[in-house]
Amino acid sequence: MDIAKVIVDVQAKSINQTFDYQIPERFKEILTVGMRVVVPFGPRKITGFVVDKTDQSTFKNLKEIIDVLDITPALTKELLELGKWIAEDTLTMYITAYQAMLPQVLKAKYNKELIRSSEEELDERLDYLFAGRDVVPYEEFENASVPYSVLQKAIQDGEVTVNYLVKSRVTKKHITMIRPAKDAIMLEEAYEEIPNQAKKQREIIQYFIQQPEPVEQKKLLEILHTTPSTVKQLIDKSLLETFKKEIYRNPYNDDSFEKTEALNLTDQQETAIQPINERIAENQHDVFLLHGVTGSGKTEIYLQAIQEVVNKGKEAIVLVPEISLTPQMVKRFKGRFGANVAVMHSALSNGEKYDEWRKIQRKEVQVVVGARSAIFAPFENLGIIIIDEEHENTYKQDDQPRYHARDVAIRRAEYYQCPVVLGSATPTLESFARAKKGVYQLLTLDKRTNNKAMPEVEIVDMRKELHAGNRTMFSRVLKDKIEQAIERGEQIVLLLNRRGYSTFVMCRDCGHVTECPHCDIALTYHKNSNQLKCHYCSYEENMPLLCPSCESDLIRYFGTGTQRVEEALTQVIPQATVIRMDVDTTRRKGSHEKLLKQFGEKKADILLGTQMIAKGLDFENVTLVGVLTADSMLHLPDFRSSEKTFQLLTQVSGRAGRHELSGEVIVQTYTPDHYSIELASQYDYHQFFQQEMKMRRAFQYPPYVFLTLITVSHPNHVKVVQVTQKIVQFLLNQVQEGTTVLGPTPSPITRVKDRYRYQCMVKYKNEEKLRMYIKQLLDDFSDDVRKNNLLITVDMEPYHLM
Ligand SMILES: Nc1ncnc2c1ncn2[C@@H]1O[C@H](COP(=O)(O)OP(=O)(O)OP(=O)(O)O)[C@@H](O)[C@H]1O
Ligand SMILES: [Zn+2]
Ligand SMILES: [Zn+2]
Repeated sequence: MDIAKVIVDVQAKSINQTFDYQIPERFKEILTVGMRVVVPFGPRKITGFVVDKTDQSTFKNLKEIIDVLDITPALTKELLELGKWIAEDTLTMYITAYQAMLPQVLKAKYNKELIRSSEEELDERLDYLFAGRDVVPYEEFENASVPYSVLQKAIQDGEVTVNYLVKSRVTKKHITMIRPAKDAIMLEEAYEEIPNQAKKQREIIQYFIQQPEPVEQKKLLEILHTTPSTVKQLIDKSLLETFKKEIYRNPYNDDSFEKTEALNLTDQQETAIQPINERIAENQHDVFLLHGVTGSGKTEIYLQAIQEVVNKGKEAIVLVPEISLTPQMVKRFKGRFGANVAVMHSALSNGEKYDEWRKIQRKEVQVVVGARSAIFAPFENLGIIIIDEEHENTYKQDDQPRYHARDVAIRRAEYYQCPVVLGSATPTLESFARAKKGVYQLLTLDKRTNNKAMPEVEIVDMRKELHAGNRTMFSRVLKDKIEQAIERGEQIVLLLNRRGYSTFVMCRDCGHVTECPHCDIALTYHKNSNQLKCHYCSYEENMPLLCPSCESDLIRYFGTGTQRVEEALTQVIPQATVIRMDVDTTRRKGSHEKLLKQFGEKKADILLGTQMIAKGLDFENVTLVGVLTADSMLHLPDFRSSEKTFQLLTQVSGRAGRHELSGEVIVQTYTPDHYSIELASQYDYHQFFQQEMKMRRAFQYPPYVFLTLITVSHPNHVKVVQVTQKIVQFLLNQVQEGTTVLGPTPSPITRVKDRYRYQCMVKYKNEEKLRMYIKQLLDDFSDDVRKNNLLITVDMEPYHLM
């Protein structure tokens, strides 16, 4: 096996081609599938993944692999297979899929160093290399003639670790530990021999006679008020020894979580968990849809099912939406499983993410809780995969590879023969329809664990408010209720459903709206900097003093940003204290947690925020939830807009009255008769499902059909239309009867960053060869793409139609 098949990091003509490379002698023993390598490619050196080894190649004069980047393979065999499947399923390059599966630190070529991590005797060649040092740059190893297999063995035996240097910041942290080099009796003897005036030395020895456990040097110095040189003297006398211990940057202090025990399940929970536990016991794959109203105890079911898995020595992945990775959620998992949990989300630094990933790779934890990409956790003995809030859009990756975490979860669970649990109070239509057909097993929790009724929802027609002369954004009833709640010392959550809304600038004289010069979209006003910004291309300009069109000075900003609401709120209810949570106030690391903590400590009456406050929050003292504009999402050009509105309203209503105090919800809207708003206010998921399915059938949308969206973009308008037209024509000639090919249609935002965008939409029930046709298209246009700045993106299951 002297030849490696490598997927390289380059836009090849065929998107999934491997290249053959000769394995040089020094790597022969150690190189395995799943490792990253550096290879020559034309004049360049690039990275790639070894996906196979072979004896023969159809090519002659193969070039040699230059370097091996991993000593332990970055991807397991299972993940290599999975990545291949994702690439083929989403029509992406293999390399893109593989890179998406790894932490950021491993995606680039970083400088490395070798760290001597034990005092054990090293292989003499390595010992020579270290030459008494604790750390050596990796290049020194590369330039020395030490065989790779020797290093690999030292790493496997824990004698040496490899450290990646990220921008001069060490990715792994090491501390110096001290421990006795002799047993207690020998130490006592030595103690007698140390002269009395060497008081500190005697104290240190005494310390280790009493407790022989290793201790961090820093701590030892603190406890005994002594110096490193004193410790060194004892090391020189071979009474103590020192070693390096790797510590993980643990963003969560595991000791600070109060240990929780499994609760006695309610009858409903018991019924729901039983089939899951059966599958766990029998090592059988199945997909469960856990449909449970808010506060019905879904999380407790996850925890107890995971406990079963952990007891069997297996591993669990829990996916939660990024924004519900709140301290509250983390606390529940850490509280039950302590240090056995890795947590992965975007707020961690690259180094921290890498540490969490390595805990998984080294099998030091059995549970990972994380956002979408945690689905790629390199476990090799999975026992369950849980996806909480399965309806959330964040499970679909917006960028290449455009995978859906649910599909990946099911694929992995099939491989490991373990159950998948999809949980939600408002499952997607797709999942619920599958459950009804028996493809998924439906589990239902329709009561809250404390048997409290769901909070009353009152719908307020904002048109009537206007007619009654109320021009503020708060209806009279909402204002009254807020004041009453504050008076009772209770708290309020106010949701500004902001998607689709923004604070745009308009001239009151001529109606001119300031747009981005590069994108077909109004600029958004940012009060702090008094600037206008484009959210698509980051273009910014100062807020004009005069209208650029008619020079009137009546140019003002409109719309309802959270800032505006906050200002208006303090005018209408001056006594209210408000915590505002939106992208602006939560940008800094940790600020999200901080704001929630403050609210939890009752430092404010009102928590005002965007979608990010709708889920996961569980505050005892919240008795009133207000939704300021329930319908702002309804009018987006998206067939899921009703479903999203229903989900959001249900989630946010679930935040009120979860504990002793009962709660109520006020929903303000301009379309009070819309079924998604009406049915959400009655918590009638089933009715909503029926109604929405009818619409989907009438207009031929998922789950009745599958969608594929092809978007073409180019700076030249005519070119985009032409290419899209060709694509539509080509597909029309291929597809079966019953399949619809729509387009060319301008994308909802037709120009972004000076590029025009058109799309072609395919609706189909059964079109086995569609991927093949599209691959053919991509191949046909590949020259145009490489040379002429043309961009074609394909989404096999689009969630964002913009
Ligand atoms: N068997 C039980 N006995 C007593 N309390 C329980 C039980 N199960 C869950 N609870 C409590 O009920 C509350 C709601 O449960 P949990 O948060 O798990 O529900 P959920 O369905 O995940 O809610 P949501 O979807 O709204 O986040 C929590 O405070 C939880 O501790
Ligand atoms: Zn004007
Ligand atoms: Zn722009």
